Amino acid sequence: MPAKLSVNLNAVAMLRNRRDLPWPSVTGLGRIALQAGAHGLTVHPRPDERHIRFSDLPAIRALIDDSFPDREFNVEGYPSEAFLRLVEENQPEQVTLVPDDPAQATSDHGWDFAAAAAFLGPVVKRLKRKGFRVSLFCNPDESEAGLRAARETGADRVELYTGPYGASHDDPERAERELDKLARTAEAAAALGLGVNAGHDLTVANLPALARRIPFLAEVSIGHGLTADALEHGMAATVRRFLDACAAG
Ligand SMILES: CC(=O)[C@@H](O)[C@H](O)COP(=O)(O)O
Ligand SMILES: NCC(=O)COP(=O)(O)O
Repeated sequence: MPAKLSVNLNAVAMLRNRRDLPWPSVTGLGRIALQAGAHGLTVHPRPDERHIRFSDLPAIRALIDDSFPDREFNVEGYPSEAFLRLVEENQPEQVTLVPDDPAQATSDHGWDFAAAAAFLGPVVKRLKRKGFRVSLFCNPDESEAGLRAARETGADRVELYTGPYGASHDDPERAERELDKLARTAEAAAALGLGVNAGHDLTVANLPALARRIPFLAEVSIGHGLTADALEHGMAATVRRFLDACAAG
């Protein structure tokens, strides 16, 4: 079963925010992505609303509910009280918790699951009580003990941070080493009963090898590389190319 593709709309929102105008439309591009076969849409509403605005979420929720009820909404973010209320208001199918500082340029590391256990446990319990699937952002070389701590929070999945793998696009030997780390962590997570997602700097070029190494990968969420390709090939054709790359595994 190929990994499901969730299209991250952050970069579309970043382009939209350049002017006080409603285009490019976040929901418009999201609709095209879903029509082309994407399994879901992902957003990461950061506290400064640099790209996705909190006001974007209801329209994305309505798009999926009204026109694509078999698809999913995945909302990523640091579990501040404001973030938790935002997801409780918008009811995504999946919530992906990341340890990001508000000032971070982008997500560049997973949780220290042992150190964050006392914090994450009640948060995951609150989200699970509300019926959300919970995924935790995870370093590519996470330890067995760290993955056990992640499982002990009650989370359903981990999302493997694939940034270092994506950064090795011009160094095949480093890419192989990064793939080895990701595969080991994925296998250990699956052995503990955790589902495995992945994301960050994935592309049509690097996705097939990841899908082959981790054939049980549940979902990839992709935004930056996919949006870059969509500028050249159009969103519909790009989504189809990424779906083919997921299936290459
Ligand atoms: C969690 C992750 O790796 C990405 O989804 C993240 O949302 C990217 O954030 P920016 O789009 O703000 O770089
Ligand atoms: N969780 C990863 C994601 O949603 C998108 O990351 P990127 O493709 O924009 O790097």
